[in-house]
This record gives sequence, C-alpha cells and structure tokens, in this order.
Amino acid sequence: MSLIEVEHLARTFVLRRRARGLARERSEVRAVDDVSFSVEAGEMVGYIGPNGAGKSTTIKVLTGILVPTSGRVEVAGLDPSRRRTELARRIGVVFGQRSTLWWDLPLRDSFELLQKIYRVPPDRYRRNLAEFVDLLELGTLLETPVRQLSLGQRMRGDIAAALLHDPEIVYLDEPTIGLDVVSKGRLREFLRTLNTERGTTLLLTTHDLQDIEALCRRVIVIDHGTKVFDGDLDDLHRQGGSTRTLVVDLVDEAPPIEVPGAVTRRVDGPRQWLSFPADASAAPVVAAVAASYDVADLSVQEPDIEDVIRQLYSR
Ligand SMILES: Nc1ncnc2c1ncn2[C@@H]1O[C@H](COP(=O)(O)OP(=O)(O)OP(=O)(O)O)[C@@H](O)[C@H]1O
Repeated sequence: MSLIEVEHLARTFVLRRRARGLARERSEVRAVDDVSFSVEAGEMVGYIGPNGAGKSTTIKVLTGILVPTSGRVEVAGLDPSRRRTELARRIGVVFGQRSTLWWDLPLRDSFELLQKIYRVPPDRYRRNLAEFVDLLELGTLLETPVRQLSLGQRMRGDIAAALLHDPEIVYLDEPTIGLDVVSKGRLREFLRTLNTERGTTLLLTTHDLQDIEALCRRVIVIDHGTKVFDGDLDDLHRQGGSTRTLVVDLVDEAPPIEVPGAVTRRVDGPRQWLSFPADASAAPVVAAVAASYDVADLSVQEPDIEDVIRQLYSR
C-alpha cells in the first residue's frame, strides 16, 4: 500500500447565484475531476498546474478539510475526512500565503502552543526545536512577535511549526512565494535535508519551476481538474518542448545572433534573447556566442512552468 493513494478523485463545488428576482441560478465547478495517483513513502513530488487547476482542492482533500464528491483517498492508511484529527498528527501543512502562527505572540510561544495541541512529548519537542532552530536559523527570532518577522523569517517559522510533531508527510503550498533568491535557496536546502535525512514525504505545490527543479524528480501536472502528466521532470520538459532563454547583452547593436543549438527570438538594441531546449546544457550556446560576438553580459532564464504546460497543450 502506498503512503498516499488517490483513486478517481472528484470534487465539485456548487455555486448559487442570485439571478432575476428571487430565483437562484445553480452552477457547478468541477475543481478536481477523476484524478488518480499514488505517492510512496520518502518521495518528494511536485504537484503543479496553472491557476485554478485544482491543486489546493486536492491538498485540502488530502488533509481532510474537504470531503471528496466521489473517489477514494487514503493517506497513511486513513480516510482523511473521516479521521481528520488522527491524520493531523501524521501530516504537516505549510501555506506560503497564510500563516498558522499566532500573530501577536513571540515565535517561541506559538511553538509551545503547538506542542500542547499535538501533545508532542517534551524531550522530542526540545530535540526537534533545537534542530529546526539551527537548520532554519531561527535562534535570534524566537522572542520576536510573529507580526514583526519578515516574510522569509515568518515562512521559516511556519515550516518549523509544521514539523514539530514529526509528521511523516508534509504538504507545502507555494512555500517560496515572495521570498528573495537567498531565502529560497536556504529553504530548498532545508527541504532537501528533511527528505533525505528524515525520509519525510513531501508534496509540493508551486509556480516556481526552480523549486521543482531543485527538489523534485517526479511531477504531477493537473489542468482544469484533470491529471495531464505524471512522471519524470525531464520527460515533462521533453513533452512540453520547453526552452530556456539566454539573454545576451552585446557591447554594440548587431543583427540577430546566429549560433548552432539556439534560435534568436527577440532583439532590442544591444540585448538579444535566444532560446534553446531546456534539457540541453547552456555551456555550448554561451561558448558559441562568446566566440563570435563582443559580449557585455549574459544570463540564463529558466522556463516558466505555465509556458511548459501551455506548450504541452498547444501541440
Ligand atoms: N470553496 C469553493 N467554492 C467554489 N469554487 C471553488 C472553491 N474552491 C475552489 N473553487 C474553484 O475550483 C477550481 C480549482 O481551484 P483550486 O483553488 O483548487 O486551484 P489551484 O490549482 O490551487 O489554483 P491556484 O494556483 O490559483 O491556487 C477553481 O475554479 C476555483 O474557483
């Protein structure tokens, strides 16, 4: 049996809108429509898709917040909506856009409240707190009220809070949203350590493809409530025909750059945008450009996940 099992999951929302007079119009949104997948213990899976695809709805069903309209869901051997309290001890949830911490309390007090709520034995709590404070660099922040923390600090606090009770599964919904590059890097490093050293199973929802590339070998893509891809990240790129972009700043304006392995998509003064396959190395393209042109600066832009998915569909 897999740690997470989802079979033919559907979740419909019924909307009632006031039409003319007192009559109400009824309409349905099929947020998740016949989705099946399973996740094994120790996996780190990216659950991605465009806005409104049904990601949060799936996560809410997996935590037991929402009841499926149809289908079967089992997490750690439990039916989430029927055994929500029991399941809560075995899962951790992190929402990048919302904090689960108490706004006016120092971080330490929030952690202590969570210890009591989850009945974490004192020695385990102390051990976990010490480890997360160290790995997430929270030492100087423990006495600070949550409302005074920066977004990145608050996020690290939220992640520690979600892990104090040693959950075997953690759902992360946009954990790096709004963070700067350094904070994103630190957080990814921490999640990787959590997965490799503790064997925690992670299901990650994000719009940032770099999160996925740094962390997940496997991705599940949903669009309009339906699963459209489940497999290796490299295969997703190949199927989506996705490209990366080399942005070249030349010393002087020039006609479109011509080098093997890349196509110049745009020219704006001395700046040019070249695209090349996402699964190819940038090195030969960079070398070819540098060998034939006077280059002032270069940078590589990763493909946007929404583009990858759009391209997957436009074929
Ligand atoms: N409580 C609700 N009532 C009515 N419709 C809902 C509700 N929750 C979600 N929906 C609808 O279900 C669909 C899927 O929403 P969901 O939040 O799961 O998408 P998402 O993939 O998480 O999107 P995003 O990336 O924007 O967070 C959307 O059309 C949304 O409007």
